Amino acid sequence: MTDNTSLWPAPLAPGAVDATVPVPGSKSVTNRALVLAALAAEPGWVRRPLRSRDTLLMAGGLRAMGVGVEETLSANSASVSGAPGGTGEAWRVIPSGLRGPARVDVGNAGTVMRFLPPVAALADGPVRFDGDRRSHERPLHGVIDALRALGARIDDGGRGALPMTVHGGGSLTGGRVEIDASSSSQFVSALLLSGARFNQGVEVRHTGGALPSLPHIRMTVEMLRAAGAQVDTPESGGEPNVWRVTAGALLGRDLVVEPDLSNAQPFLAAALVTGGRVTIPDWPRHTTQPGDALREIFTEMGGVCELDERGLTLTGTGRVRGIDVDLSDVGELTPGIAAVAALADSESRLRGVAHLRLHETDRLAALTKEINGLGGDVTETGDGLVVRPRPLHGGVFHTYEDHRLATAGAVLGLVVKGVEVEDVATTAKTLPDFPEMWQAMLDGTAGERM
Ligand SMILES: O=C(O)C1=C[C@@H](OP(=O)(O)O)[C@@H](O)[C@H](O)C1
Ligand SMILES: C=C(OP(=O)(O)O)C(=O)O
Repeated sequence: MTDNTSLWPAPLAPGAVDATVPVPGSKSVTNRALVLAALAAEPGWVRRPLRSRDTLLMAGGLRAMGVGVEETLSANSASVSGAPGGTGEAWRVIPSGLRGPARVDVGNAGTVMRFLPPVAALADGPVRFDGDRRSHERPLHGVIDALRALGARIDDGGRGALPMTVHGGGSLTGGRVEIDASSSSQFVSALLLSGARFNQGVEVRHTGGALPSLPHIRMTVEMLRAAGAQVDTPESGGEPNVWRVTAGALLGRDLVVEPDLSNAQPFLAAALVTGGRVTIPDWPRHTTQPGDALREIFTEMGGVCELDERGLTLTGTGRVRGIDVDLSDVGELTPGIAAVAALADSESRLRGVAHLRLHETDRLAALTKEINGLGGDVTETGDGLVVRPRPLHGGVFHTYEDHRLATAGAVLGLVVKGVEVEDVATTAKTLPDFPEMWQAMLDGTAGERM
């Protein structure tokens, strides 16, 4: 049993931080790479993967269905500047006939609970899915209803949620399907990722309210194309809200995972709120990761960003400004932006993120309660937050098993004395070494961990 009531005294920054912080690989890229490699017609490599709870659960789920995922140290990836938890590592993925019976623990990983049921529909037996208590509450109906419409048999006890059993029949008819993905872009990504392996491929049409996290759907499309799939998208001249993947074999790839730019956020925020300087090495020039939007967002909030051969450097100017911004494309950045906004010199309005109520926790309620618990003035709106900066004081920052709540609490603790972050270990979902990396940043030794 993990102790999730333990308190971590968030270190106060002794002054302006000045550090180079290598961050481990992207969760979203690693988990897509694993799924695509497992469905490929030949073995592949995932180099410099993120090794965290969410990615180990993905690897475990695939292994349970018969896929080989071997962890090795590889000469190639060792030459890429490394990061804690990832230096020189590579995963060799060896596809096989997918089999059931199997059991998949999804933890509280959206990517695992949404991306693996379509894979399970291709297995030759029943695959049982279950996870943390919160996983039972997170929306899954888009995947369940779509898979049924495409020919799968699923026993979910009528709940439209976990736990459930996908009775894989060895293949899936596939074809056209309509879904409402307004509660999670991962529904669309899930169907596209496995779509090339359905007999008729797949055509996914989103109907319903605004679709969040579009960059994550672009990430899915780019990675599918890089694996040899033919994908038609709204951007490539297709209809709005319609994606099509043609049936066909996927190539085994040799892929190096980019640093996780959303996990770079708290470190960049540290430079912003302390008037310091932080460099994140290996920041990609081209990326579909939503974290790339931080260059613009944190510039508007008062930082200066420079992308060059060293990576991305954010320099704080000593001034932190409020922001009025639609975060629907980059929802996972909201907790970190809310923390910075609470320390700004003017009000912020964060919009377009109603779906965050169904993330790891209800992030809008949690951020409101916890920032206000430190003396802040945050109010929830229908689709976001209004953050009015107030002088903050110390106290316990509860995290609700949400990694991004924990890192948001750490950012506040840099400049507010006496902040104690509950269950900082919950950061292991995507960044297992967070407390050590944070301390190394403050000690100015982060770059030495490479
Ligand atoms: O596809 C992905 O890798 C993700 C998509 C987004 O999910 P939602 O569209 O559910 O917000 C994002 O918030 C999540 O952290 C990762
Ligand atoms: C929403 C997130 O994760 P998940 O992949 O579990 O949806 C997140 O990492 O912010």
